[in-house]
Amino acid sequence: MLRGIYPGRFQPFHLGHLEVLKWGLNKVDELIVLVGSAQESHTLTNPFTAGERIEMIRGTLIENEIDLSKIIIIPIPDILMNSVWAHHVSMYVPSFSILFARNPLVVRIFKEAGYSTIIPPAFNREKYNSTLIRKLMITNGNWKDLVSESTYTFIKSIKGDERLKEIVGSDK
Ligand SMILES: Nc1ncnc2c1ncn2[C@@H]1O[C@H](COP(=O)(O)OP(=O)(O)OP(=O)(O)O)[C@@H](O)[C@H]1O
Ligand SMILES: NC(=O)c1ccc[n+]([C@@H]2O[C@H](COP(=O)(O)O)[C@@H](O)[C@H]2O)c1
Repeated sequence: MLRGIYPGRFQPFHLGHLEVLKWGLNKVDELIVLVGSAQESHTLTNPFTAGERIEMIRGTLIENEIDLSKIIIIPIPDILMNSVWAHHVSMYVPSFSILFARNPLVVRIFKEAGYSTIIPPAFNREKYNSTLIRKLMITNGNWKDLVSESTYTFIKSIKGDERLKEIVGSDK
């Protein structure tokens, strides 16, 4: 049984994340989705709580008929010591042997801890990136097509875009 791990902040979870997840799932039997910076919410770079991000991820997986029995979603707060982060993560999740990530710091930390690392391809990165989506939310731009339908409906239902606008003071 081969298990992989895919860390991210997923602020919010977008269609590029979905592509990485599907791509990774083709290479392993089970995939752990690590919802990082779990302690963060209500900020410009991290507007959504870990629980909200989990709802986005699960909704997107269900909408895309991805076998939920192969996905384990685990939120983990950050720690101050990068050098022991891989060990810290390993205490909170089932055992795994492969890391999927494009974030160079994440790749470096897991490589040094002895894990196999695979860098997934970039899926339309210019479009599918959370920074752009957060910017579009703030400026009343069109971000609907950059996330799954269920994620769009969910964010609207919790007024997540309005939260972000209020945080940056651009609601007036
Ligand atoms: N479109 C994409 N194609 C491939 N990998 C992606 C894509 N978007 C994000 N990733 C990767 O997924 C992981 C988690 O990404 P993250 O949650 O930081 O999304 P992001 O879009 O980079 O967000 P932000 O702009 O807020 O940093 C990282 O390894 C990142 O490089
Ligand atoms: N020391 C730590 O706790 C540590 C180190 C590296 C990455 N992380 C987390 O892993 C996640 C990586 O995701 P991103 O690629 O979205 O940045 C983030 O939540 C980041 O904070 C945590």
